[in-house]
Amino acid sequence: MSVAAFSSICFNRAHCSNKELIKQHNVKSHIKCSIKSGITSTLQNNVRVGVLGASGYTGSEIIRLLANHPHFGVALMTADRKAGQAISSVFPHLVTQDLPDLIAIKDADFSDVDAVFCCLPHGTTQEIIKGLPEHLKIVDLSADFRLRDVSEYEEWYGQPHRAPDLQKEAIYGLTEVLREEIKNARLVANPGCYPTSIQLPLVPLIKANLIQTSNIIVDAKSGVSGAGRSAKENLLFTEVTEGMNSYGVTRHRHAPEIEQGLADAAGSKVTISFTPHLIPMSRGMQSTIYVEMAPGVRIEDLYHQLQQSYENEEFVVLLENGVIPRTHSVKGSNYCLINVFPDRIPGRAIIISVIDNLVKGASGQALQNLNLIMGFPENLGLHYLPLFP
Ligand SMILES: NC(=O)C1=CN([C@@H]2O[C@H](COP(=O)(O)OP(=O)(O)OC[C@H]3O[C@@H](n4cnc5c(N)ncnc54)[C@H](OP(=O)(O)O)[C@@H]3O)[C@@H](O)[C@H]2O)C=CC1
Ligand SMILES: CC(=O)N[C@@H](CCC(=O)OP(=O)(O)O)C(=O)O
Repeated sequence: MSVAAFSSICFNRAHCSNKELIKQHNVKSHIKCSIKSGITSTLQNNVRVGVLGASGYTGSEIIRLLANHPHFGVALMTADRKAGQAISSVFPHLVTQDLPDLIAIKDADFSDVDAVFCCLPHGTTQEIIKGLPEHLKIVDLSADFRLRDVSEYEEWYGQPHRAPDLQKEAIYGLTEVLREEIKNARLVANPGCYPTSIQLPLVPLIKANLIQTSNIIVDAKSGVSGAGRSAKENLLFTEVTEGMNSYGVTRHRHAPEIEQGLADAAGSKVTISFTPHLIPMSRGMQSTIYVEMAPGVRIEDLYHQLQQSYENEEFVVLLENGVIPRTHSVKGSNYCLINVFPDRIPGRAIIISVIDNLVKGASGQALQNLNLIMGFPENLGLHYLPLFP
């Protein structure tokens, strides 16, 4: 999307009620206005959604987004250690929502549920999804079904794949790239946050043969919510604040996921240098990507290609020439902002891509995907302006 279109869509969305959107798309639904009443009775909507792992960061983010969705209502929410609690005691920011209590997955009755967001740790997810009833549409936010090659999963995740048959039917959920396949999927493997921020700018450039695939270097940084809500020593305030650290150097498990997507775009194997960093902010992610342009290609060609590829996309925005994408400019929203700059070394370019790891990097993209699967416009429930600063 262009910058002008980005500003006008943000303005129009902010002034467009759910009712108007439904009129536009000619779909019936019961709606309560959460802004007027302060309470949303989500069960009156017509697609009944389960959130597995609702007591985690991505699960609660799904619930926040669904509060503005005209058709999806939360019918069921699960937790592990927090099963039995009210969601408002785990997440007081959700107190205004009329939601069911958290239950254990083993106690969940899915007979009246149409679709689930699976927001569970990788490694636990394959067994759980294997046990779900066949009628459910599933968007899995974990990494358990992202790698098509089961042996590659086993190598990078250090454990056997427990549902290789299901792996065959999983569709990778990078919405802007695989939209048509996602529409017909039963199980979508939602991409990781780093892979989303990296593939969105690189895939169109690789498909157009504008950059060399042998020399891609990615320096990426994530806010701490990327690591989930469970307590870990390296995530203590004292460990994270006033400093930053690289991790997973040369062996982060997102490398094969990114390489799988880039290889699909290139039609041949791609290997990248990828180093993630943990930085002291709660949400947000920046990927700074160093590439070598193909012979004869100029920086304007990269810019033009990205402009063309994303001019009709609502959530991927190429900034004006020279404007630097900032994580502040996407916080709380489903946008990915990108730009491309000439390096001082001739023939090289620097691409900067920012997302909110919990929205476009997880729950927002998951909602885009479930909208597609259920036949709705993919932007429903996603009209949040970035929370600046
Ligand atoms: N955070 C991010 O930015 C992103 C995360 N992801 C992926 O999404 C998934 C969820 O991440 P996130 O929300 O951050 O994680 P959290 O740690 O914040 O939440 C995990 C959730 O899963 C539940 N849970 C944990 N273990 C089990 C189990 N054995 N059986 C059933 N439920 C269990 C937890 O319940 P309880 O609270 O009761 O223990 C909690 O509800 C992960 O696979 C993650 O890698 C993907 C993209 C980005
Ligand atoms: C800061 C931090 O720890 N981030 C996580 C990535 C979050 C994510 O996308 O994880 P999944 O692939 O499991 O979905 C990590 O590096 O493992």
